[in-house]
Amino acid sequence: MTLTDAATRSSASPVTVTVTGAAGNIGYALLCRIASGQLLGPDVPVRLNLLEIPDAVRAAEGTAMELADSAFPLLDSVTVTDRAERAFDGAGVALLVGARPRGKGMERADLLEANGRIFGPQGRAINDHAADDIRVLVVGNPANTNALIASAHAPDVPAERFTAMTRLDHNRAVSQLAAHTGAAVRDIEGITIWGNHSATQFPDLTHATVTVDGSSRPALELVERAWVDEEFIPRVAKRGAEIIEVRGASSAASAASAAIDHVYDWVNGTQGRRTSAAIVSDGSYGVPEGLISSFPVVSEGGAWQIVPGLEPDESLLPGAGERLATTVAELESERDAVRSLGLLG
Ligand SMILES: NC(=O)c1ccc[n+]([C@@H]2O[C@H](COP(=O)([O-])OP(=O)(O)OC[C@H]3O[C@@H](n4cnc5c(N)ncnc54)[C@H](O)[C@@H]3O)[C@@H](O)[C@H]2O)c1
Ligand SMILES: O=C(O)C[C@H](O)C(=O)O
Repeated sequence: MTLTDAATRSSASPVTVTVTGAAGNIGYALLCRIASGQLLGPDVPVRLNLLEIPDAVRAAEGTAMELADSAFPLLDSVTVTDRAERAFDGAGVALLVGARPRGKGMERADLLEANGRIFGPQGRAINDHAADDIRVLVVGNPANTNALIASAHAPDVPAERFTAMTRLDHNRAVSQLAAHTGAAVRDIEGITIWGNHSATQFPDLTHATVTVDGSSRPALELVERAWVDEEFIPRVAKRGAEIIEVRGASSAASAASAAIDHVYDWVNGTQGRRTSAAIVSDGSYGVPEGLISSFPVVSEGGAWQIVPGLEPDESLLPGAGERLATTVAELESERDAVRSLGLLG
């Protein structure tokens, strides 16, 4: 049974969900939520496969014990392993979280090589062992380029099946706009995160709306230009670093929450509501074909679709086009760097 079939049936067959880096901070925040049905839906049983490096297998086994102790009705089995081919065997969803997180003062570029070497072999194992309708979400940084590397090593899996997480950036942007306008999160629509999950990303308000007293208003009519340029955009783009500074560790609960949002929406659809996800470019918006870049998307029939006609509006936000070009150029330079390291196969 395919995952999409499973998600639309009330007494579905179990879906295998693989989580890499399962003993890490995000893994710990993620696993109970998956097991409780929040990833795929309340009627879909799951089999969890947890992949860790040998040194962390025991810690992952401890989490598996906690999963057992939680007696989740939807959790059919938990397998802990350090072998990728076993972890991805029959997987319908893979959350590639395991990577080295950024420490204080580090930029994502510092991580390209170290983490790139993790994602090639995992892409190959997905190619050879996962279910035909595998859906992959890369969380481990640099997420977009790691997803590109994994996809390059999985020639039999359609490139559309490899995505990277910018949903956390999207959620941060929604939250910041809601707080500034005094609106509720549910009243915000139409924000787009463009480009890379990095400090160059462009959180774009030019097509965003806020519902005020029952009417939908353009967000840029409700906020000052200086707030957008000097607070909103840099705050969202650098929120990961701000969390590291304040928490002393990289975001974990919010990252897990965003991963749940991304996969849930991918499988179950967004019913026309726009969100942001890093998916393979078809050349839309001038983003070179094949790059894994964040776009405005909806999910329909189990597939992400790029929403057309939402070019960043220069007349509303001068410099918007340049911001998009800058983050796309960074993705191209990361792709070129990993290609020259031989990480694209
Ligand atoms: N895209 C996003 O929005 C976003 C948000 C937050 C964090 N992140 C990234 O997610 C990643 C994980 O963060 P964390 O806080 O959980 O880190 P962590 O250090 O707590 O956990 C990482 C885990 O990955 C494991 N690991 C390392 N190499 C592995 C491999 N080859 N196979 C399987 N497991 C492996 C480690 O043993 C560790 O348990 C980091 O790269 C972080 O920067 C991304
Ligand atoms: O910024 C980081 O390195 C961590 C993560 O990607 C985040 O956005 O919180």
